[in-house]
Amino acid sequence: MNKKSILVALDFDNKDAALQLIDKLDPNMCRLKVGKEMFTLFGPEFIKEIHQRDFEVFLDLKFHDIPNTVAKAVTSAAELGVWMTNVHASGGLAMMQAAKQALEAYGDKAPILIAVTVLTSMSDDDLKLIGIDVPAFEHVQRLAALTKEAGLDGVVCSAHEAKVLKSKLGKDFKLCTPGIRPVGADKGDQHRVMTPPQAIEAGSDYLVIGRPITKADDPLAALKAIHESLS
Ligand SMILES: O=C(O)c1cc(=O)[nH]c(=O)n1[C@@H]1O[C@H](COP(=O)(O)O)[C@@H](O)[C@H]1O
Repeated sequence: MNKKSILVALDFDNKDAALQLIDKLDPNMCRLKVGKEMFTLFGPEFIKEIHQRDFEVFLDLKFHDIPNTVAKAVTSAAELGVWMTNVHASGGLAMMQAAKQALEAYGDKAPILIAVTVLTSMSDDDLKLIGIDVPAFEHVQRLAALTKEAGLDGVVCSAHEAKVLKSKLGKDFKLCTPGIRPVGADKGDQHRVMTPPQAIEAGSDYLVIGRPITKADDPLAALKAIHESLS
């Protein structure tokens, strides 16, 4: 497994605290995920500061809007030079196709484009409450197949779905899995979790890991321990 397949989720409300953490990490051992909280607070400037430190960025803004708006949003992400970005698969086929098409102009400089299937914080009961009467496991497969049909590079899913998605959608279809918890780590608000070795064994390509690294007393040691558990 490529060491940079670990994507450290930066969920901070304070830029200095985030930069202090980043300066403890190694760009050869991980990539960084910037989500809605930090991007809303600190904007594109923050992405540039991360790039100056040689880290690649997964811009996790989970776009979900009409096709034209999402196409413009992923274009803006490409202009920022991020390594990967994402949309919600439930935004539909036309929306995902528009996003993919908008990135064609960037050739091999285009960010990897993936789609969120069912959030790892959602249980089957949560899905029922929004009118989806099939289990998460089934709904994820439906949305992942739609994502592939739209020509995207992969999906965000829980590692519990990785095995079936790899076998149905092929090895080149990337699986990015949050909800990763090393043995003994607190689950927090995540429902569908797996350990790093279990997730890789199941077929995950990228592991999104936040609090088990960012809240550790020694984040680099926590990152290294995860790498060791995978070697
Ligand atoms: O797209 C994501 O990254 C994502 C999708 C999902 O289904 N579940 C999920 O937890 N995430 C993100 O993954 C990160 C997980 O962080 P921790 O729970 O602290 O490891 C957070 O930044 C979430 O926003």
